[in-house]
Amino acid sequence: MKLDPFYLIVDDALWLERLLPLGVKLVQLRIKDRTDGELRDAIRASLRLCARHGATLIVNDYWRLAIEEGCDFVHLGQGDLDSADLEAIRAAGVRLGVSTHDEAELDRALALSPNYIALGPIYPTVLKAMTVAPQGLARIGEWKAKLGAIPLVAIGGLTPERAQACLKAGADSACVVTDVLRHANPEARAQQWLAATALLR
Ligand SMILES: Cc1ncc(COP(=O)(O)OP(=O)(O)O)c(N)n1
Ligand SMILES: Cc1nc(C(=O)O)sc1CCOP(=O)(O)O
Ligand SMILES: [Mg+2]
Repeated sequence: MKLDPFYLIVDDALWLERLLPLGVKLVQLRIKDRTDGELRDAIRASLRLCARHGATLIVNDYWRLAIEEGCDFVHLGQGDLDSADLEAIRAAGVRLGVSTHDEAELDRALALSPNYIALGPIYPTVLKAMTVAPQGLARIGEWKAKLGAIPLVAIGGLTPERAQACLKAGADSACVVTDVLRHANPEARAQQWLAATALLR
């Protein structure tokens, strides 16, 4: 499976209305502070928009809702895996991306044969408090060597320039939140990301 080299995380389906028409093809819906009903609505709206624009939607954390709403890709972190029903996810034909931050987490992820493995944070991130130090670019090559055919996603503190460095170091896709969503002109910044990753698309 090939992942688009530009992987955008959004916290509201409204972002997808703005950014999918530009050509963004791989998005994660990562919402932390809504009711089940609001989450369901956001997933439904995101699914509609992704279908219209030929983009892949990955739902963060809420694997039950993702199955119920007919999504085909979820992202789970290590804590999420503790309570996830992986058999139900597989039985529903839902693809799985898994976060990793150290060797033990990587071993756990590899045992699940996921559809991608994320490594982070490559650089310091302002989005959330992390308990691990930034990995640095060199770690990407180490991870890639252990992943075999499983795609590697780099995440954490990325900009278009840093994304190019991550892709050159062996990542298959570069994932971002802040650099696009908090930019003064998110549309223009997303275009810069698309241009920076175009050669690998
Ligand atoms: C592509 C990607 N990589 C890592 C994460 C982080 O997942 P997790 O550790 O479960 O933390 P939260 O995002 O749920 O706060 C991710 N969402 N996406
Ligand atoms: C959500 C998330 N997970 C990470 C991990 O290392 O698992 S780093 C991260 C934040 C990524 O956001 P930004 O592009 O704003 O730094
Ligand atoms: Mg999570």
